[in-house]
Order: sequence, then C-alpha cells, then structure tokens
Amino acid sequence: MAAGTPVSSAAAAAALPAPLDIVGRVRSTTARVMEAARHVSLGTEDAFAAAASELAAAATAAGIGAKDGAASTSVDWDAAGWHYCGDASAGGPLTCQYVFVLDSLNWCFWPSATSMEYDALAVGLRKAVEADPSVFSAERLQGATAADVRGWLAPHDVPEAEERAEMLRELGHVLAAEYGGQAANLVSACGQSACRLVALLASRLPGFRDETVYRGRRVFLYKRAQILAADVWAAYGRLTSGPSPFAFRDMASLTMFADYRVPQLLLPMGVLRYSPALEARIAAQEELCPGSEEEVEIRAASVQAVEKLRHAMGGTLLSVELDWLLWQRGERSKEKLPPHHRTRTVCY
Ligand SMILES: Nc1nc2c(c(CN[C@H]3C=C[C@H](O)[C@@H]3O)cn2[C@@H]2O[C@H](COP(=O)(O)O)[C@@H](O)[C@H]2O)c(=O)[nH]1
Repeated sequence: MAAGTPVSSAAAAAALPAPLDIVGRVRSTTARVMEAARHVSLGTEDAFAAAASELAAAATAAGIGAKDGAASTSVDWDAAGWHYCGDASAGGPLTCQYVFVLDSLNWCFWPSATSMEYDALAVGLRKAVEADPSVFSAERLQGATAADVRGWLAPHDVPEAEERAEMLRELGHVLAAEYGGQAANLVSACGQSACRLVALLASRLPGFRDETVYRGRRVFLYKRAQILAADVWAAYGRLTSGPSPFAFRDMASLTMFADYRVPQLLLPMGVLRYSPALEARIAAQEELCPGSEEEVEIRAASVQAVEKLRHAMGGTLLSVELDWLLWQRGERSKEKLPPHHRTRTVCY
C-alpha cells in the first residue's frame, strides 16, 4: 500500500485461521502465578466490592459506561490531545505508523533525570511527525539513532536512548521487509483482530516479546503489544464494525497493561497487597530485578485484580477501558501515592 492511500480491507478475517490464543494465556498464566504467589496477594472480597462501587460511582458521574458489552465511548483516551491522529478520520496510514513508533518507545521513563513521562513521548513524537510526515517511514526508522530519539524528545533526558533506537530499527526492518513499509499493512494482515495483532507483534518483533518464567513455567504479559493494539483501535475511533482494518472485533479479549502506574494505585485501594518486606523495598525505591518473583507477582496480580474489578463493576467496561481509567487516575494522584515499583526493563 502506498503511503497516503486510505487503508481499508474488510476482512479476509473469516479466511484467516484462528490466532494462537496468547492473550488468553495472559489471563491463564497470571492466574497460575497468583495461585503460588508469596509476595503479592489480591485483596479481600470486601476490598474489591468497595473499590468497584467507588470506581463505578466515579465512572457514572463522568457519564462512563457501556451497554450490552459494547465498547464505551466515554473513557477518555486522548483528552489532552497528546497524540497524532491527523489522518485517522480518513482511515489513513500515518496515525498507525505514529502509534507503532509510540508504543515501541513506551517503556520505563522513571530513570529519566528530567522526570520525563508518557505525555512528553506522545507529544514529542506528534510534533516530529507533524513537522515531517516521512520522519517515521520504514526507511528512516531502519537508520534511527539515539540522537534522533533524543532530538524528538528534547529537552528531556531519555533513558536508554540507544536501546530505544534499536527498537525503532527493528520495527523499520520488519515493516520494510514484510509490509511495504507501512504499519497499517501489518494491521490489515490481522483480519480486524486485536489478538492477532498482539500475536503477530510478539512473533515478528523481538522487542514486543514480553514473556517471562516464574518458578519454571512460562508467563505471558504482552504489555506493549496490547497497549499498541488498544491505542491503534482508539486512535481510529474505537470502531467495532464496518470494513476498516482498525475495527477490531475482539477488544474485550485484551487485558489491562501490566506496568508500574496501575499497581501503584491498586495497592492503596486495597485490591493488591504486598508482603511487608516487599512494601519496604518499594518504599525505599530499591530496584526489583526483571523476572524476579516479586516483579512477576506484581504484574500478574495487576492483571487478575483488574479482571476481578471489572466483573465487580458489572462488566460494563472493557478491561482496556478500566485500565485507562485507572492509569489516568494514577497519573492524577501519583504525588499522593506510595512510590511505584522500579524495574529496569524494555517491557514497560
Ligand atoms: N497501564 C497503562 N500504562 C500506560 C498507559 C499509558 C498511556 N496510554 C494512553 C492511552 C490512554 C491514556 O489516557 C493515555 O493517553 C502509558 N502507560 C505506561 O505508564 C508508564 C509511564 O507513566 P508516566 O511516566 O507517569 O507517564 C509507562 O510504563 C507507560 O508505558 C495506559 O493507558 N495504561
């Protein structure tokens, strides 16, 4: 597909074989972790009921809620206008290219000496693509350097700029070699399925393989692959029907995105509980090793807690929407929350 050509492909979805259910495995493997967890547990039923009713009341007050399992249109995705969505209403490919770059770089900002946060990433990349619409072409991504990344996000100190540039080169290579340079073509190959998109990202792009081993058994999290699928879906207007390749039919399958802001909020709500030793380590801002029992348990518990909260709220929101609600609440109240856990990782 040529750049600028409106993307549309009504799905050969039916013709595609069912995807490997790796998103289902996020739910099942995190449930298994929680059966054996020693450092993190879920709160009591009372704590879930209280948190659910408080969140549901806040959601209702904000006019949020969906009927009959349909996607709610009311949980903000881009209330502050951080993101580039310039050609999304026309179904163009540039918004998709932007989101792929965004979520290739959407991890671990806290080591930044300038307190860089997500909004700086989204806005910096938006300005770069507005100034030069070819800045994220597959050809240019293949040659991306740490200096490019720092330039887009200036004046911020960007943690792991070299590693971030490597992610972009990887993305540029795969897009150029297999998808005519266009992320939108990769999405079109997924037959309107967010789960297929997650599976494809995890299989083709090593940077999206957010998998670990807990006591000898595999655990699947796919934070950035899932947030990418949700961001693409939201950027193109949260379509659930019609011919657009971005009209994913299976958004209800995705889980929350297990990272460091949502558990920071869930802990004081009482729906997550840490052992005193773990709580002290996090309070002291001691780093947790990626793949350590403690770190995997925090992430697994976050997935399970959001599933449970969603059910306790009556199932009116998608897990993705509840994640957005919680993340935004966490962002608003982070100064008042206990410190988040710190793990140096490219996964989140
Ligand atoms: N679970 C979850 N984690 C999210 C997001 C987002 C942004 N999503 C957009 C879509 C809807 C929202 O309204 C946003 O417009 C970023 N993060 C993660 O947070 C961390 C950065 O935090 P801080 O440094 O404080 O900005 C980092 O791991 C980053 O990857 C989310 O939605 N859910």
